[in-house]
Amino acid sequence: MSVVAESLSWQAGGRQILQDVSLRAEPGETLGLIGPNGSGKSSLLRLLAGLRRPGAGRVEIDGQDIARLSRRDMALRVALVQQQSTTEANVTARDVVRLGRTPHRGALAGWTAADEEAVAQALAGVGMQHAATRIWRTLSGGERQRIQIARALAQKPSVLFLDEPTNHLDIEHQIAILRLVRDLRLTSVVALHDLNHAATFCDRIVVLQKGRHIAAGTPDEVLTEDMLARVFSVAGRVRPSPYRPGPEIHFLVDAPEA
Ligand SMILES: Nc1ncnc2c1ncn2[C@@H]1O[C@H](COP(=O)(O)OP(=O)(O)OP(=O)(O)O)[C@@H](O)[C@H]1O
Repeated sequence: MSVVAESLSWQAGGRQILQDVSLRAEPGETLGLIGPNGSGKSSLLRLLAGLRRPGAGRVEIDGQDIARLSRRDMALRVALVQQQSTTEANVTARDVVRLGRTPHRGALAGWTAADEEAVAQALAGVGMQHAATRIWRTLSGGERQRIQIARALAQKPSVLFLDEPTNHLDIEHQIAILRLVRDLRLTSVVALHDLNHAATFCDRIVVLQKGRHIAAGTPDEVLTEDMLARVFSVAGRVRPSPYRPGPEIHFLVDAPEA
């Protein structure tokens, strides 16, 4: 399913948070969202996932305006993994993942073998099958993050929105989760801070700065030394990676400010 945002604007707290942002993710594509802190990445993901209504502009998923889709229709298409997840009391990790099946079940329908299979697959996908019976609130930050991702996978969405899915993860699991997202070939939009991860795992990248869309393209087109200086105020050297397609960034940490 494609995701198209047209001229989105959104205000909150008396401030313009997003201004005239457009983007397009093609079916099966992994689209990276990068930008400094406060540039509007999380806000944009919430608009794309239908959690907030834009003040202007619109979002289409698979050609349908999401303002016209019911909550259940959205939940059958779209999953959002946010940065902060609310703590559910004394439930197990598996119980949290099971919540992902809610949109697929009728009011009176029982738990089916297909539900069980989806939950088991999702737990295995994030490498957490061994922890299924652990109590959610006793899990580490990274373990909770992987369970939240499993909950989204159990939902079997066509479109996945992820807000910094790797921020609590060790390097093994950062790579595992991003590779999983890429290889699922769902349409996904992923906010990322690690620009080398964006270069490695994203088909295309959108750059936000102060709530505005300022660039979009392949990692080679977007991740330039000029962009690092202009948008992130850092000096870097960008070279073709000798190990994979796409660019590799080396940050010059002791250089005078770019
Ligand atoms: N509900 C809200 N009310 C007021 N201001 C908000 C609200 N939501 C977001 N903002 C502001 O909008 C700006 C963009 O926030 P957002 O979380 O979208 O940025 P971000 O790019 O995801 O940042 P980070 O990289 O730090 O996670 C910030 O200045 C934030 O304080």
